[in-house]
Amino acid sequence: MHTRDTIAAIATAAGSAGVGIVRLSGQHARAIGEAIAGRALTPRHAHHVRFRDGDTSIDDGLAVYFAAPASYTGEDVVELQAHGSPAVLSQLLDACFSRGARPARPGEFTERAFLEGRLDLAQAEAVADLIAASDVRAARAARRALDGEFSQRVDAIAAALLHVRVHCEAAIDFADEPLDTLGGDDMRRRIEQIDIDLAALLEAAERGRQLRDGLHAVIVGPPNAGKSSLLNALAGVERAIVTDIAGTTRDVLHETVRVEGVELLLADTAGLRDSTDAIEREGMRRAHVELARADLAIVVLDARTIEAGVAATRDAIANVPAVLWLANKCDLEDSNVPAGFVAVSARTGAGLNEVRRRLHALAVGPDADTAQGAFTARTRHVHALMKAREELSLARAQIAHEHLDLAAEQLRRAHDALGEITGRVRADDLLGHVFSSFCIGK
Ligand SMILES: Nc1nc2c(c(=O)[nH]1)N(C=O)[C@@H](CNc1ccc(C(=O)N[C@@H](CCC(=O)O)C(=O)O)cc1)CN2
Ligand SMILES: Nc1nc2c(ncn2[C@@H]2O[C@H](COP(=O)(O)OP(=O)(O)OP(=O)(O)O)[C@@H](O)[C@H]2O)c(=O)[nH]1
Repeated sequence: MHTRDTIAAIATAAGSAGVGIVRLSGQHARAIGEAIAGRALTPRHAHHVRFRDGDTSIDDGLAVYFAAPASYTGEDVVELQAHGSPAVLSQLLDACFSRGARPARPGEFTERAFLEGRLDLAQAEAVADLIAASDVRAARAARRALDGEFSQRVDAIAAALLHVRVHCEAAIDFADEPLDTLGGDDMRRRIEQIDIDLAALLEAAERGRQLRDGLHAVIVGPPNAGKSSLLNALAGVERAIVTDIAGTTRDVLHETVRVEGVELLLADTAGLRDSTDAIEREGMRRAHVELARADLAIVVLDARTIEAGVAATRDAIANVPAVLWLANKCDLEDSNVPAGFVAVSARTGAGLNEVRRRLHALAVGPDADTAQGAFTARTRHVHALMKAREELSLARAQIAHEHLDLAAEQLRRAHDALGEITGRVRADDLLGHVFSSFCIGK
């Protein structure tokens, strides 16, 4: 089983630190580790040793040997825990290479853990999400995905689907008989329940994706309404150029802001209006591209011209899942704040706390209390779940027409879509895509 070559990498972050770790995994990990540590290594012991490359003393530190399969990767693993100096760690790494280890590719330790069956693919992705998590909530959600909360729900649905598939395949052999005598009702009921479970999981995965990626919010509105001023106010820095010239913002500006611990990706866009200026029109085209993939539109209108503002923005935001309406410049006289709008002033800061509160609520989702149960997920997972639902609904239609052979094929595809999430079914280039986004040493 353990015939893979031996890989080595610095497992800790680049730069100086108290401690840094070089990690080895593979069939020669133990021999290489023992050569550098200068002694035999007992599994699950921390040996205080002097690390040497031949006659050269590199550092003193701890050597830890994890014997296969009881290790992170499931292979023999040795950790060389030294002082966290880039110079020390690179010497240790070279010592590993000169003894036959090769540099690990990004994510290769975790890929091996996956290949050894210690993690499924969604859990392996959660490892990367956990490392990249930028706030406590995202870290907790990644931790839950790593603990298998997402995978277990996928597996449960896949198991129910398998049951229906078996039933359907069996019924094909009795195609002469009416489906009702073959338990067709039961099959339909089960499919209905699977669809309900899929829909719920899809919703959770979509929120999990937002947790991982941050909520994509786009600031839109007519020229001069104060969009850039709002971005600056929320970001707490003068990020965007603010002038009283309409059409100042041409390109899309991105800024990450944190509201009550939740990360939000804000995009400031060019004001929406009819324009003959080529640059401004291109800016508006980019604003529409941004809106097409937005989770949330923050519509900024001048509180003195709300009606015209609504008319100018309504079409652009028609397909955005959530909208927050702001009446800006409420510090000015003759400003008017209709129901459904939050009164703000990007200039004085009035209303900004309410905006943050609303943004936080939108980012956390409708059930902030149960967000405890949230896990991170990826676009890849969301798409696979949508595919499973589509195939399932096609299968349903075929069953209604008693085309069981066609239904069986559709059910198989729905099942495969779920299998791709956990990696039990593998598209050829899937693993490469997933693990190449990791950092080296993980
Ligand atoms: N020093 C160090 N810290 C680390 C890691 C590591 O590889 N090295 N990890 C790496 O990402 C994470 C912990 N993940 C790990 C998961 C499994 C095993 C492991 O050896 N499992 C064996 C033995 C279990 C046991 O005895 O309790 C097993 O599951 O069989 C080690 C680390 C975070 N901290
Ligand atoms: N009084 C007042 N003026 C504001 C407020 N917010 C923005 N302004 C002013 O309105 C003008 C336009 O502000 P911007 O933030 O550049 O507006 P914008 O919507 O980004 O404009 P474009 O880039 O042209 O689309 C500037 O002169 C700002 O100082 C506010 O809350 N109160």
